Amino acid sequence: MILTQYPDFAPITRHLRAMYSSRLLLAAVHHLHVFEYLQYGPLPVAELQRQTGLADRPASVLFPALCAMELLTRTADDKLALTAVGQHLTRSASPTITGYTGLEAGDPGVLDMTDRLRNDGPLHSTDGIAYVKEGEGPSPMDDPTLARTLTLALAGRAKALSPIVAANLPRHSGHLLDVAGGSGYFTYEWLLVNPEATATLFDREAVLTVADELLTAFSQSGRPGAETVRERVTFLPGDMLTDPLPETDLLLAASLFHDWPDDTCQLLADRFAGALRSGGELWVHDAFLNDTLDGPLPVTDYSAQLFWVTKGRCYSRAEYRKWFRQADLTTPDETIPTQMDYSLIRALKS
Ligand SMILES: C[S@@+](CC[C@H](N)C(=O)[O-])C[C@H]1O[C@@H](n2cnc3c(N)ncnc32)[C@H](O)[C@@H]1O
Repeated sequence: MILTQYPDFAPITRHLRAMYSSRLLLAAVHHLHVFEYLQYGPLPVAELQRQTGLADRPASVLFPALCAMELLTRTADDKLALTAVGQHLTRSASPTITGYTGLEAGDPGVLDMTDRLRNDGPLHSTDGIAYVKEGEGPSPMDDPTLARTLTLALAGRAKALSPIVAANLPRHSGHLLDVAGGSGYFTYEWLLVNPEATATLFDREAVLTVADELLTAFSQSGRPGAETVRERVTFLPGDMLTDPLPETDLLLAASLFHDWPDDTCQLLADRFAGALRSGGELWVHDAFLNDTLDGPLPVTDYSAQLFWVTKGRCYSRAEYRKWFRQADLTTPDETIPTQMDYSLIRALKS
């Protein structure tokens, strides 16, 4: 398999996202009292949610993270329980470590995380949520300056990952629809290895302006075939939640579902299934939680980062398979790791 010229930047992304672990841990111990509620024995997730006052999304971010930290565990009958280490995060334990962790309990990031967990999102979001355009509300992705900043912020990641994704997507002479394609690198790299194929890059207009500039640089890179890519790309501005999507053989959803809540993910899966031709394939490039919702730690950290900045979180493959089955797609049990803790999964239209 063709690999990228770059090393795996996972050490960078893991340490970047690890900040959110600390915030989750201290919010859980000192503000939401998760460990105190569990000190008398295991509780079903729904009961722990009731006691802590957490809605589904924050609970699905916090509890898997505490499991990944090895402070909570899932029992055979699917309850949450303290581990031997976690027991020492209760005030009555001997020794208790809560005096020591308490030194950081007032950290502004911890207090903000506590508010966001309790509120299922930021207390105030008058400017909209990063990477998300929904309904008539404002979106940074429609503001030329913010859209440029956010798109360029993701462009380096896409530049590193896109050659690996392109090498693992099917070889095809048909059409690729890259929904919410951002910088466009995933499209451009795939077209480079599929010289007969065409593609549509679908995103907000202000994002596509930036993608167009990046395509100019890509086309002039001197890489063999790069000069043919522009004539094979269509830039299509729109709203993927409401606008018609063009028919396609392959559909790429890279770092897309994780920006949205569960019901919107089902809507997107249905819409993407509708855009696929018979025999078409939906490919998802994302970071996946364990189906047991107890890790892995780099993904629970990422899930917390996404919880902080978007309307979504990381999901397990089982959660994706549920949306895809509902959309009448078949879901091969296959995962292709790329880099930075991302992987590819796919769903097929018969
Ligand atoms: C996290 S970025 C992913 C970009 C790219 N796929 C990547 O992996 O680098 C999410 C993208 O979704 C786009 N987006 C958000 N809401 C959208 C909507 N309603 N319709 C179309 N695109 C949307 C944003 O503009 C942004 O470019």
